[in-house]
Amino acid sequence: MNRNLSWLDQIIASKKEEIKKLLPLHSKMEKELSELSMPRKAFSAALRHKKKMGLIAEFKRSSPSIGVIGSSTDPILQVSKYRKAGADCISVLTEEKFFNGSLEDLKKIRQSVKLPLLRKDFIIHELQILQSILAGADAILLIVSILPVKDFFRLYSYCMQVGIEPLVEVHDEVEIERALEAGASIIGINNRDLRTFHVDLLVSRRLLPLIPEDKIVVSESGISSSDDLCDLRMRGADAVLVGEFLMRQEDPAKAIADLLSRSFLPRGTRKSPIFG
Ligand SMILES: O=C(O)c1ccccc1NCC(=O)[C@H](O)[C@H](O)COP(=O)(O)O
Repeated sequence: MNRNLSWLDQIIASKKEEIKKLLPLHSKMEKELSELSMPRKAFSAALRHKKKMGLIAEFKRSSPSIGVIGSSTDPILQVSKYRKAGADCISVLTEEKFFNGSLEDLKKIRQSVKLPLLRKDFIIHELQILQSILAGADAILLIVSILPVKDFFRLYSYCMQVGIEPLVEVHDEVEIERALEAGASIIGINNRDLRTFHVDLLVSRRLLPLIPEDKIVVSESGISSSDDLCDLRMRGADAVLVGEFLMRQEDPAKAIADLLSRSFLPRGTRKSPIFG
């Protein structure tokens, strides 16, 4: 790890190298896209107007904050357990350098499950969005904090143009304003500070009241109990995204059943949550 660059700077640098390798394939990828049926709306449809808290279950092999996670290295087996236990969508961390992920994991999972798939990676260019669609993703992550403003708006528009749903990830008030200005309909509040790795569910508690009720809101990171899930539901979250807690379980199906044991709750209002 280069001590002179933050790990995020190193990730962005490695993404730029990946993009250079994709450039010669641009027209071939555009042709393949033109042959696909569109549009995709499965991701938001799986999370909107639910009578229960939505669950996005993540396949994550490793992470910069804790290293290798969990016992399962078989993506198909792990995701099959997620599906059977009631997950609404699957998130696949495909970043290779720091998460030991791969696009191959996404392709394998696409072939094995019908649930909507979110590609979790550090997207900074249109070619990565094209690549995500061709690998079978229904949604991709646009992380506001790593994108220059003009790049964020350009990539958001490109997602609308090519028909893939962006989960716009925020971590503070300014980033929420930018997401709303772009017209984001699905907003992910990451409870994890991507620079310090510090995780605090109070981030969702602080930011939920700032997001209009018609937006789908996903609370991401640090969720590990039905208490967490209930509190977020009463504060107006539509869904949670859970990775490490599920990847660590010998029995992820039981862990999901426990997480969802009290999920049939009406979604609370964001500006004035009412606690029973
Ligand atoms: O997972 C990490 O340690 C991490 C560190 C720095 C940037 C991103 C990171 N993870 C990506 C995610 O946001 C999480 O994988 C996802 O929200 C699930 O979080 P968790 O349930 O805490 O694994």
